[in-house]
Amino acid sequence: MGRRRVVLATFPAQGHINPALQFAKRLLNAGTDVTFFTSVYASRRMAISSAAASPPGLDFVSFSDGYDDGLKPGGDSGRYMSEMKSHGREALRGLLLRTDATFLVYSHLFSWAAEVARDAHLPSALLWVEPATVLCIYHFYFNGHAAAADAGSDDIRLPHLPPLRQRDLPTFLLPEAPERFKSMMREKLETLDAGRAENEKVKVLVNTFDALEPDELRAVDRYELMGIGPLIPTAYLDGRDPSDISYGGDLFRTPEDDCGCASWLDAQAPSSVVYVSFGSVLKLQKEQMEGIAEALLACARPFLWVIRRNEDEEEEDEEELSLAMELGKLGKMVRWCAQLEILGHGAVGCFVTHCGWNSAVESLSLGVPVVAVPQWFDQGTNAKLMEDAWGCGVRVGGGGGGELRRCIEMVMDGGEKSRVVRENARKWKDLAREAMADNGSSFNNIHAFLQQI
Ligand SMILES: O=c1ccn([C@@H]2O[C@H](COP(=O)(O)OP(=O)(O)O[C@H]3O[C@H](CO)[C@@H](O)[C@H](O)[C@H]3O)[C@@H](O)[C@H]2O)c(=O)[nH]1
Repeated sequence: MGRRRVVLATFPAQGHINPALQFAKRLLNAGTDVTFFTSVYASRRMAISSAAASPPGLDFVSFSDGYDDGLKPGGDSGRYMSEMKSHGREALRGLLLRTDATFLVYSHLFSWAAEVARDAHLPSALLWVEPATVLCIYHFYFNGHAAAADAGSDDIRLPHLPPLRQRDLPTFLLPEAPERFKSMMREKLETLDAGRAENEKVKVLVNTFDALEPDELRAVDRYELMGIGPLIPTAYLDGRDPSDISYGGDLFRTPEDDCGCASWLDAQAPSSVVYVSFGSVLKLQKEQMEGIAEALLACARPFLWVIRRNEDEEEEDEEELSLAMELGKLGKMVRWCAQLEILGHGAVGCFVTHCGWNSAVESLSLGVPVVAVPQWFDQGTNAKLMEDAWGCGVRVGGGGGGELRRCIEMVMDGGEKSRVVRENARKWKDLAREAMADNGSSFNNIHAFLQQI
């Protein structure tokens, strides 16, 4: 029998590419070939950041979605998604015809890929790159439980989930969200459900682990949710492969881009640095930036702040911050960094984060407590989980720089709350490692998945 080949169709955003690449490595290690399928834009960017040749068994196939230089800020995202779908479908159809693929795994904004696989009689599974809880919320919302959320209630009861407030919901489900976002998610869930054979559950691979979301992973009867995370490089887990220190597909970093973060951190005291980053997508408003600057200065602790900017944008941001000089004396501001290396450095004491799911998973896996400043998408739900369910952080309740400062101090000041969140962060770090270790829950789930395919 020939080797298995999994096609991994991945939406071209950092938050999807990172876990997909890590999953690809797991498949390769288990003797499965992988074809990584994404847009030309993402492939080119990934090739810039990673000079290393692909490991044997892994190849990359890209398709032009009409946005080979990426979607520009302020661009029409609706059109972008529909172009992606029409070009992507054709390209994937062609790929499946000419390869020996035996299975398709797709990330959730590529749900059209499941239809292409179905037409080609190829089995498929969704790789869900957000917590199981978020998938459960969408499922129950679209299956008879929308009333409380739609009414703007702050006491939303969904099966198997803790009571939720509006701010804990994915923003696509908020009453004020544009209808097209809701429709998009509804359509994605319908596509997923349409793949279900009679008496069979739909397989969903989730970047989480059993101990983290034990009830949520079993909450939806029609889905078989398999916790296969944390999908982060193994050097940060069991350390068995010390060379596996990055995902290998950075969209925003070039090899020349050594921001000097590691040596700067080396010079700081243990657990003293406040690391601030809002992921790969968000661009904060000027007012929010000023609030962060004010909080960091008031805390008077060393900080490392990632202020994202696309290459074609004007120099602005921190140059424009009214307190730029004072900030420069206290901390370091960079455009992009190797986040895992930062979170794994002993000098980092807390992570001020938007709670994108990868950032959340990385902080849990590396035992770094968080100050959660969610903005949109799934981030409010993730922040709720981090604060209430896992106790490894505090959530900023609005209120600008003063409130942010208060929350950073709560995590950093060594007081009672600070001790508790640190202890919980350490506990989740251990459990994350256990999940991925030999015979851990995620290790076993990945192997069970491979048996099934
Ligand atoms: O300077 C940086 C900043 C980020 N990262 C990495 O970039 C990824 C960012 O992912 P994530 O934390 O999930 O944030 P976003 O890029 O904002 O992710 C989008 O996609 C995620 C998955 O769907 C959602 O959970 C988020 O809400 C959504 O904003 C992480 O792996 C980080 O390690 C770096 O390596 N260097």
